[in-house]
Amino acid sequence: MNQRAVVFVTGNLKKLEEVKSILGHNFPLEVTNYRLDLPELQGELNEVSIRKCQEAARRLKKPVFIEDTCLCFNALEGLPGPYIKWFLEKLKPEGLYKLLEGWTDKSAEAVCTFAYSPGSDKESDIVLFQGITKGTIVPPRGSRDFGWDCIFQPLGYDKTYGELPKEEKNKISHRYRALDKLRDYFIVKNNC
Ligand SMILES: O=P(O)(O)OP(=O)(O)OP(=O)(O)OC[C@H]1O[C@@H](n2cnc3c(O)ncnc32)[C@H](O)[C@@H]1O
Ligand SMILES: [Mg+2]
Repeated sequence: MNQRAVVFVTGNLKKLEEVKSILGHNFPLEVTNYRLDLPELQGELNEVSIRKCQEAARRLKKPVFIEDTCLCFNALEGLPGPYIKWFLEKLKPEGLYKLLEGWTDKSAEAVCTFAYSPGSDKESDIVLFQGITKGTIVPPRGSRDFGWDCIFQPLGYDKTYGELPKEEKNKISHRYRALDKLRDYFIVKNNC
């Protein structure tokens, strides 16, 4: 069998776990992983993903995809956004919730952007797939296994991502929505 392969470059094992479980066997390419925490430059959200993907393609010189996740607070005009990793590291989930103390608007968007490169670091060769899940920032509840899951309650649910069973999160998450588009690109458009 001559199945084409693509490398998912990430330093985050929890992301990898979700990507594998969401794509399952219903994906026409063989997905392997390369563990690398790529540098993330400052910028608007798509820009960060494009630069991250260019760097991955430059290093591996083969078809790659990367993913960048943002948590955007509407009251803060979209911040922390792409800087959520550092905010989370310093403030922890409690501190992130407290950031919104002075605001009645606790709404937020979880935004996941996959960027795929066929192996070149040319910006015009890079394709983006974005998924957004709207929600509310709440005091921490549930599992603390993965990032800010315990403070994000998706719209229409009374449980946080951290309280929902993994299979439930994976049916409605920002990552699921983005991967749905990525899968479409490879299956429907026959790009493999
Ligand atoms: O190597 P990469 O793929 O960049 O992995 P990372 O952990 O550095 O991830 P990001 O740069 O995308 O930063 C996003 C931050 O949000 C966290 N995160 C990502 N997806 C999440 C999810 O679905 N639920 C909760 N936290 C998440 C993640 O742990 C980081 O702290
Ligand atoms: Mg990162």
